[in-house]
Amino acid sequence: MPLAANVPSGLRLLEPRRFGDERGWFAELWSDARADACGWPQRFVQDNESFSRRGVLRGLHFQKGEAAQAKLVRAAVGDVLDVCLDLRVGSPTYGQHWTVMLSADVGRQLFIPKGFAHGFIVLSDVALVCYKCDAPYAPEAEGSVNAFDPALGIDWALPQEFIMRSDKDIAAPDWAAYAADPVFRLE
Ligand SMILES: Cc1cn([C@H]2C[C@H](O)[C@@H](COP(=O)(O)OP(=O)(O)O[C@H]3O[C@@H](C)C(=O)[C@@H](O)[C@H]3O)O2)c(=O)[nH]c1=O
Repeated sequence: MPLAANVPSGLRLLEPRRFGDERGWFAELWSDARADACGWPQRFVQDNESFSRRGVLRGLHFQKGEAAQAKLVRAAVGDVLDVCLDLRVGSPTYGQHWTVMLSADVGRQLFIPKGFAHGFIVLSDVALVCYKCDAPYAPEAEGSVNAFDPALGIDWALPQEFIMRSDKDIAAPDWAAYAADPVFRLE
């Protein structure tokens, strides 16, 4: 489903203000001071970027336990369809997913709290996706869910034959396997 402002999920869309002049524009993408000012104690410890060609699908990924990550995601180049899947048992939206277009032209950023699996597909010729994480990479804590599990019903906006995934993602467990042994609970 598309992201709505009132979903009780903790997902947030941020649209940094672009200050335009004859040279182009300037934008602040993240500010600790601004986050503090609106009572949002979020902090990030790692910045990632990945470059992909059209049809590449990365996800759906998460890290478990203490290694769980919140992420702030944007497309610095190109257009991606971003997907978040609620993994939190007890959440009113457990097992549901949201899709949002992230485009370099618009500059929207998506905040994804801990407890979601995350993935995206590239809909432009190329895309540079940049994201901040609030916990470091922990390969031993990695988890994934099969992006094409029919139980999830995700519309990835491209026919499957045009989609490229890593071997790891092709082998990802289905939703039923996650649901049999879930790792996130909403208090
Ligand atoms: C995620 C990550 C990967 N790597 C390395 C491991 C591997 O050799 C190479 C590629 O890793 P992956 O195939 O896991 O990369 P990728 O499939 O792009 O994984 C990412 O997908 C998106 C959707 C996310 O949300 C991220 O959190 C992350 O899981 O980069 C790091 O060194 N640090 C990192 O933080």
